[in-house]
Amino acid sequence: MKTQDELKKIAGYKAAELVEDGMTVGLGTGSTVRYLLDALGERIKKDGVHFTGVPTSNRTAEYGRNLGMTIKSLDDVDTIDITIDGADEVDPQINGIKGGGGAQTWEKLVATNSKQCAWIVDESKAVDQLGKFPLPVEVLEYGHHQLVKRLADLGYKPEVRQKDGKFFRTDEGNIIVDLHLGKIAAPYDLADELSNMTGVVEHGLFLDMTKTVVIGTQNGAVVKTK
Ligand SMILES: O=C(CO)[C@H](O)[C@H](O)COP(=O)(O)O
Repeated sequence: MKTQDELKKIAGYKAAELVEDGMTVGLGTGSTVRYLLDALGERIKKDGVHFTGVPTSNRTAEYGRNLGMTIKSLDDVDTIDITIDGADEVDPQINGIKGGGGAQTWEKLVATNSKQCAWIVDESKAVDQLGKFPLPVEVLEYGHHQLVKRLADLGYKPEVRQKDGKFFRTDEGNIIVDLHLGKIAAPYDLADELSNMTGVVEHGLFLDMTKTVVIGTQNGAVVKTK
C-alpha cells in the first residue's frame, strides 16, 4: 500500500512529462508540486531541458531557483504554455477547491493567463462533491471582522486562518478565512457571491479552469481529461 506522499510523487513525476523544451510553465504551490519541481529539476540536469517557470508563490520560486530553474514573474512573460498545480479537492467535472497553502490568488492569476492547465493530486483528493475541505478565501485584513460576521450570518462557518498564534499571511500580506461548508451544492453561485463581496481578494473555487487532472493512484498515474 503506497502512502499519500508516494501517490503525490507519482502524480508530480507523471505531469513533469507535459513540459517541453522552450515552454513557459506556470508552477503551482504545495507538497505535490514539490515533486513536480523535483522531477523538472532532474530533467534540467539529465536531459538539458530548458523552460521558464512562472511561480504561484514565493515558496515555489525559491524551491525552483534552487533546482536551477529560470524563474520569472507573471508580469515579465507574455504567455504561459501550461500551468501545473495541485488541488485540495477535485470533483468529476474537474472543478476544484484550491488554497490549502494560501496561494490561491496567484494560482488563479497564473492559471487564468495560461493556454492550458493540469492539476496533480493523490487519489484522496478526488471527491463526488466539493466542500468537505474548508474553502479558503483571501481577504483584506481591514474590515475583516465585518466580513467574517457576514459570512457567519450566511451560515458559511468562517474561521480566520492562524499560524504560530498569529494571522496566516499570504504572499500579498492578506489574511485567509476558511469556510467550513461541508458540501457546496451550487459552486457557481457561491463563486459569484464571494467574488462580489467587498474585501474579498480571491476565493479558492476554481471552476472550469482545467481540463486535465493527473491522479496518483495505487495502480499508478491516471490522467483524466474533459
Ligand atoms: O492550492 C494549493 C496551495 O494554495 C495547493 O495546490 C493545494 O493546497 C494542494 O496542496 P498539496 O499538494 O500540499 O496537498
